[in-house]
Amino acid sequence: MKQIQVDVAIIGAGTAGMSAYRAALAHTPSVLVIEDGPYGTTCARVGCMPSKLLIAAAEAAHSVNRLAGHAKGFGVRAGPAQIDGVAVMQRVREERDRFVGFVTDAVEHWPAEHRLRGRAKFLDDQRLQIDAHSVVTAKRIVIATGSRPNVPTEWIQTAGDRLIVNDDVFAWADLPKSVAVLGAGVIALELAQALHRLGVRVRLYGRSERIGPLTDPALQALTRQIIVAELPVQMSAKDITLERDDNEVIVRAAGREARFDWVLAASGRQPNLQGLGLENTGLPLDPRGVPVFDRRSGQIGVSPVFIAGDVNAELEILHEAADEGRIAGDNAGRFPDVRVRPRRAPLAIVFSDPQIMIAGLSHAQLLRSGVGFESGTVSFEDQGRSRVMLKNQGALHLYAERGNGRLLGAEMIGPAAEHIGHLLAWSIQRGDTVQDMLDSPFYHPVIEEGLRTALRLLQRALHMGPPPVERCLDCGPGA
Ligand SMILES: Cc1cc2nc3c(=O)[nH]c(=O)nc-3n(C[C@H](O)[C@H](O)[C@H](O)COP(=O)(O)OP(=O)(O)OC[C@H]3O[C@@H](n4cnc5c(N)ncnc54)[C@H](O)[C@@H]3O)c2cc1C
Ligand SMILES: NC(=O)c1ccc[n+]([C@@H]2O[C@H](COP(=O)([O-])OP(=O)(O)OC[C@H]3O[C@@H](n4cnc5c(N)ncnc54)[C@H](O)[C@@H]3O)[C@@H](O)[C@H]2O)c1
Repeated sequence: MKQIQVDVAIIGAGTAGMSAYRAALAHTPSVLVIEDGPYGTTCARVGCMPSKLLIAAAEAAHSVNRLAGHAKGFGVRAGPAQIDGVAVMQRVREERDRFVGFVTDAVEHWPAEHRLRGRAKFLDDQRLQIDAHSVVTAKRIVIATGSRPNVPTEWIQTAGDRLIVNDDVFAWADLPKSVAVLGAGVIALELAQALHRLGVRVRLYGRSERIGPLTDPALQALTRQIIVAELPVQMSAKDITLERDDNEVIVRAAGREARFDWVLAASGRQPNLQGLGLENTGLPLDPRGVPVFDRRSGQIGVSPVFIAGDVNAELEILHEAADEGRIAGDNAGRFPDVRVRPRRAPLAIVFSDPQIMIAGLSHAQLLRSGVGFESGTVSFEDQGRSRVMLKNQGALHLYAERGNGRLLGAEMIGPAAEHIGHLLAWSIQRGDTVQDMLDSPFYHPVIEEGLRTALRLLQRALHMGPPPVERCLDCGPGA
């Protein structure tokens, strides 16, 4: 058994682990990153990047089909999209491999003594067993082991190898004929809509009435309405059962049954903590078995062990994983001089069409917080630029604090939500009031004019400004 002694050991070479490595290295050259799986990160290999590549192909097919179904079109005609599934998947894989290549290159350029392959398991608070070949003794440790799909065992038992997760989709050589998507969260929505638009027969099964992450009841209802109008959806499917029949799976739910080539489990993710040997440590764990940590320092209790990324079961989002890695790596490097870092304003975006976003606190979080707040809303159905572009679907709800008008949060389904979400998250982080935002420039004609309408209505609801003028002239036509 090889014995290795280091200042800082990092478990996992994903986004969080790689950031932790760079941050720890600023304090000591004695850093070791232990990785069990392939290099390249979940985001680049089977997450953010390949999913967005598939969505980009789906958007191309959808624009052509929108013109083919010219009833509401621009007067520009095209035939129905011809989708070459092999070419679609080839581009997804090739571009994905290019992104993965950059990440892998970076890791492989690290000094060899900074990398160790194998599965890490805690023997005690400072010792890690790596497979059967090494024991690493580390003064400080960062846990950055990520998350994996959470799939009910009975689905695996009944559907066998016809049950897949997101990782499998991006390995396809061709698009399949049919896929049942089980779950109605972020991954389900993005992948089901993309596959549907690429001509795959898809049905999305949600176990409740909720689709996607929005918590404002009016926006959740609008999301359902918009998605159900395009995508075959079975909501309230509490009792999904699967039966394997040769190369197909029969999905039974809510008293109906249908056959599919594949069943894609998109039923949430769980932190990679199983088999990590946390029971061999004195680390404080919550009732789910997740280490109790300070989100501003990444520190677990008062120990020299830190946690970062999806594994902390907090925010399964790339930029948060990178930040957490940086914070945890820096603190592992400088321990015991642990520093706390303020965190960014929350921002989550779903790359569906229309896009969905939550900036700052969600409606549900605000209700739970007990803070007094008012709402200002806008529908994009009649919003000038959105109508011009035939993207006039959706709505934005803004929430600001009573008494001081500080913007606290926003939820939206609608055009350019990825960009509006950034504007709002940046304002929320700066502590802008509704008036600060109204004093900022709004060009004409742009989708952001819809944001201004919501801000004006919010200012009125807060009793902090003059009533907005209906169809104001300074707003420009259709603003
Ligand atoms: C389909 C999909 C789409 C997504 N799209 C987006 C998006 O558009 N935008 C966005 O912001 N986020 C997106 N995400 C989320 C984002 O990918 C994650 O938040 C991010 O990748 C988490 O990084 P991480 O470092 O925590 O984990 P990972 O990158 O998974 O790294 C963890 C590493 O630890 C290794 N490991 C685990 N256990 C051990 C062990 N015991 N010993 C050694 N090594 C171990 C694993 O092999 C892995 O390499 C998406 C996720 C998915 C699944
Ligand atoms: N655009 C992005 O930033 C992006 C994209 C994809 C994933 N992600 C990240 O990955 C995380 C995980 O995504 P996800 O979609 O796996 O989780 P999720 O929590 O968004 O959705 C899980 C869904 O599965 C359903 N579900 C759970 N158990 C079920 C069961 N037994 N039967 C039927 N349905 C069941 C839930 O009701 C929910 O609809 C997201 O929270 C997000 O942070 C981000």
